[in-house]
Amino acid sequence: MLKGERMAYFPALLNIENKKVVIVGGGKVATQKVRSLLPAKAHIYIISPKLTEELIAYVKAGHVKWHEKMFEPHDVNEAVLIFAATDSKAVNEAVEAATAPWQHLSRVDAKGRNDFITPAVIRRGDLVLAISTSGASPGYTKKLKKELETQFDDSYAQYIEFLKHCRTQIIHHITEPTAKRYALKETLRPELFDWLAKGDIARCEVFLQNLLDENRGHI
Ligand SMILES: C[C@@]1(CC(=O)O)C2=NC(=C\c3[nH]c(c(CCC(=O)O)c3CC(=O)O)Cc3[nH]c(c(CC(=O)O)c3CCC(=O)O)/C=C3\N/C(=C\2)[C@@H](CCC(=O)O)[C@]3(C)CC(=O)O)/[C@H]1CCC(=O)O
Ligand SMILES: NC(=O)c1ccc[n+]([C@@H]2O[C@H](COP(=O)([O-])OP(=O)(O)OC[C@H]3O[C@@H](n4cnc5c(N)ncnc54)[C@H](O)[C@@H]3O)[C@@H](O)[C@H]2O)c1
Repeated sequence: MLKGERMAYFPALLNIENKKVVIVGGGKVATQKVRSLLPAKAHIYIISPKLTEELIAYVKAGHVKWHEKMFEPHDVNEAVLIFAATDSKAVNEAVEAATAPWQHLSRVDAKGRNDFITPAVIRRGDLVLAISTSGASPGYTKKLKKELETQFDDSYAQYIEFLKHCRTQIIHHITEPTAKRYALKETLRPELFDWLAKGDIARCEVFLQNLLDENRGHI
């Protein structure tokens, strides 16, 4: 990429369950990467002579595998994602040289080849907010995450769970496309969020049942 040219990264949510992910380095930044990788249930391998206390705890709990050694090119074999997360430019370059074209590499020093970067992530059940400045200002990314964390509190997990329940019911009971689209849109009325936040699940269920009954003619 030319200097000053903007990289337009493609945002995606990856299913990496049971796939091999290699992190070279076991410091502060590697720890941050592992923290965001853990919910995705990948097979995580860390290559590093040293680990942070938090990473040692993950190894002991069986969440990640640790190869206590310096990086060697074969360490990245078969990995779908590779993080070059050491404090040495030379080692990060060696990781890049060992990476095949089909593998996805992230260099945390933002030098050389960067197939992907890590956004800041907020999870509230099935709701995932990923924040990035495309590498322009990681500090602002973190600041914005803090702001959004207060706006999107834990009540959103239950809300999204209820919307999922509504959608499943509507898709199951209403087949006519226009009626189905109308019913799905109705579930997004702000009252439902407020009722759930107050713990009035019964009222939400009545709303959903009425919606399904209203559209019985279209089944
Ligand atoms: C979001 C987050 C996720 C995570 O780390 O997993 C993340 N950086 C975070 C924080 C953070 N990082 C840095 C600071 C200090 C302030 C500053 O330098 O501005 C702070 C703030 C702090 O820690 O307070 C320093 C820094 N970061 C990078 C470089 C290299 C360079 O740009 O040259 C340097 C300079 C190192 C040096 O000085 O040597 C590079 C990257 N950091 C990215 C992600 C990617 C782009 C993200 C985006 O699109 O915005 C990218 C490109 C590559 C990547 O790592 O994927 C995480 C917040 C996590 C959370 O809160 O959840
Ligand atoms: N992406 C980000 O958010 C971000 C933030 C700050 C810094 N950085 C960049 O990330 C780099 C790492 O930062 P850090 O705070 O994690 O550093 P750190 O010093 O805490 O960790 C470096 C790790 O690399 C390991 N290491 C060194 N040589 C190795 C080798 N040959 N093989 C395997 N492991 C080896 C060390 O054992 C250590 O665990 C920084 O130098 C900077 O370029 C990125």
